[in-house]
Amino acid sequence: MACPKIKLNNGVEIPVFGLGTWQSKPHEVANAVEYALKEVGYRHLDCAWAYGNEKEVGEGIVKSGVPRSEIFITSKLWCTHHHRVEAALDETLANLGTDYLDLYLIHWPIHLNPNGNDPKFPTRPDGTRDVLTDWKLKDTWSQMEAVLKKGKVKAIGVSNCSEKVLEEQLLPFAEVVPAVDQLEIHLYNPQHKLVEYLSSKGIVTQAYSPLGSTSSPLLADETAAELAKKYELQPADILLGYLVAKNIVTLSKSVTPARIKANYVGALAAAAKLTKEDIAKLDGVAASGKQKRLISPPWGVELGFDNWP
Ligand SMILES: NC(=O)C1=CN([C@@H]2O[C@H](COP(=O)(O)OP(=O)(O)OC[C@H]3O[C@@H](n4cnc5c(N)ncnc54)[C@H](OP(=O)(O)O)[C@@H]3O)[C@@H](O)[C@H]2O)C=CC1
Ligand SMILES: O=C[C@H](O)[C@@H](O)[C@@H](O)[C@H](O)C(=O)O
Repeated sequence: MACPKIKLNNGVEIPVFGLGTWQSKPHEVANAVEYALKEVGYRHLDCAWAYGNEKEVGEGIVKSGVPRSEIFITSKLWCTHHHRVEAALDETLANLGTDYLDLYLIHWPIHLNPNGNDPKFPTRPDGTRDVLTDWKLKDTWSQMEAVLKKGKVKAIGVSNCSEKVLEEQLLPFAEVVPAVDQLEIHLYNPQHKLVEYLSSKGIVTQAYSPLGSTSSPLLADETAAELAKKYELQPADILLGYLVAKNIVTLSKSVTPARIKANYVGALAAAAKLTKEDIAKLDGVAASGKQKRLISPPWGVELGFDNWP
């Protein structure tokens, strides 16, 4: 089954459902990617330098036999690389075995010390993250615009950016409006106001951790179970299809072949079946006392999100 696509603000089309690769172990991810592309029909992979498995994602792409031109590949600039976007991108391209990305994102609007005590998560002597507090996000963004102009990526965007960060640190200085903002969005953290704001700016919302991330806790939700029963689907299908039906680009991770297939087929089936009333019901679940953010790393800086612990 072909996956529906959404048009980004520069005309590039992105498949609405993609395979996540965070915490996919290198020895598992090549098979997962091969299976997803070759046996199921996925055409969208969400990657990042920080995941430490881009080389193996690239191997999976090659093994699948699916032409590069048919696959939408996203990667992300890690926090210790904000001062050298093109070099970091080149490393990612070499790892993935491709000469362009479809989408490149700033992973977090935070610059960590590139000369600190760790290449990925440098910390200060007191254990807090070694954030370069005087770095300007606009200086990262202008480098993102430069690699876009060079043709090394087809679209650029951000991740984990609140309205406050976009309004104060990026949009006033941007020549190119970000194509997407990739955020923690799911049944228990729907961020309705932020999604509406992004839509008003022509920025597509991408949802990460749609099942609740590690050990998929949202699968136990009662409303998802009830709707799954009604439509003879699985709770995972409802959690994923709910987002797809709202035209939110949904990124779901699995390294288990049966789940990789079930999630793709189920998400698209549920998106087609859920009614306006079902969506309204799902939209209200978090506000009924279940609001919960599951990904909130201890940056030690104010990111401007509601419900950040
Ligand atoms: N920009 C950012 O900061 C972030 C981006 N992301 C992106 O979003 C992607 C998805 O989010 P992620 O946090 O991985 O979490 P998900 O919500 O996709 O959940 C992944 C977990 O659910 C399990 N799972 C998947 N399908 C099923 C199923 N049908 N039944 C039961 N369990 C299932 C997986 O196990 P198993 O693999 O063992 O099958 C894994 O443990 C990431 O992989 C990454 O690409 C994620 C977090 C932050
Ligand atoms: O994409 C995945 C996430 O952003 C992840 O890379 C971070 O949440 C990281 O674990 C952290 O502690 O900062």
